[in-house]
Amino acid sequence: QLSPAFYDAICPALQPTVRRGMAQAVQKEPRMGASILRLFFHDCFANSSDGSILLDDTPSFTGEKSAGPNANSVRGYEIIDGIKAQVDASCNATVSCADVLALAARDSVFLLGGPNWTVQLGRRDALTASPNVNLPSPLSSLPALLSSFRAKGLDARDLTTLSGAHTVGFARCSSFRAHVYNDTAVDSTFAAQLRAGVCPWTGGDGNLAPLELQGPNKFDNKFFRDLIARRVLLRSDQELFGGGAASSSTTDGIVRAYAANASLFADDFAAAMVKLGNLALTGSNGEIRLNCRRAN
Ligand code: HEM
Repeated sequence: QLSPAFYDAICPALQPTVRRGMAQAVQKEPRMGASILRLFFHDCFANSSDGSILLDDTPSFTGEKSAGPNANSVRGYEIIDGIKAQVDASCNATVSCADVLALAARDSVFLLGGPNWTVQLGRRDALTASPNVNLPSPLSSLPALLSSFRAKGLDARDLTTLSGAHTVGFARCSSFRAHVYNDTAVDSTFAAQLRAGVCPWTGGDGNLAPLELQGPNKFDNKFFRDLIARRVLLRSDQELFGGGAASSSTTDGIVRAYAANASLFADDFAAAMVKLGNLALTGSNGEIRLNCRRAN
């Protein structure tokens, strides 16, 4: 059973230590807040919020780090290693890597100007990486996104809310080329600028553009205004708004509500993050990993 008080007696230094570590990381490089938030999401979707994404590949097992959506894209592993080492220095390996990551993701959002929330704790670390990362692709249709989230107990509102994480961070040209070259549901000036700039038809796969135009280091509700204006990078994001019958019945109204009301989005985002992180290993399942990169 997860509880916010899980470490109160055994590791009172935990939460200040994680917050300090993330504050240093974000000060050094603001994008790291976005990267850690994404790392947490990817951890949760591969089985559960169990630190499985943090495991390095072994000669006999290719883990999540090398999987399509993660390789050369997910970042921040060394930040979690560093914070876990600091936590262990005061608490003697009583805290799971999964909990360190859940707290670091919450702190990332808060440090970038988003909501704060109480994190449920007591997760255990997976013994092995998941063979399937279970992540939707940026080319997914709305029905595909809905079914991928439904498989994790998350509904259309959770999908829309959590996609608001794309108010921070960056994407590579290879992730949004198809959208800005081939799709019609995209503002033509916006798409033309990207085609002429960071995202040529050939080459430049790794060139970065901000997921939210006005401030990729500020956690706010502007992403939803970009969606209404059709000025977002990912086809999967645009699927949440203006997609005809499919989106108007499920997600269009939620997008409009968040675009109009920043605190509604902030409150819902906090609640959806708790829901996402409640998929976890508990009790005597798994272990408390000493090194987040390998099972004990
Ligand atoms: C709904 C399905 C989702 C899809 C298809 C998706 C896809 C992507 C893609 C393709 C990128 C760019 C990666 C790259 O080009 O290297 C990205 C970045 C990002 N995603 Fe998502 N994502 C989804 C949901 C989420 C959720 C639920 C969260 C967190 C709650 C999240 C947080 C982020 C963040 C913060 C970044 C920027 C990371 C950075 O700059 O390092 N995404 N996502």
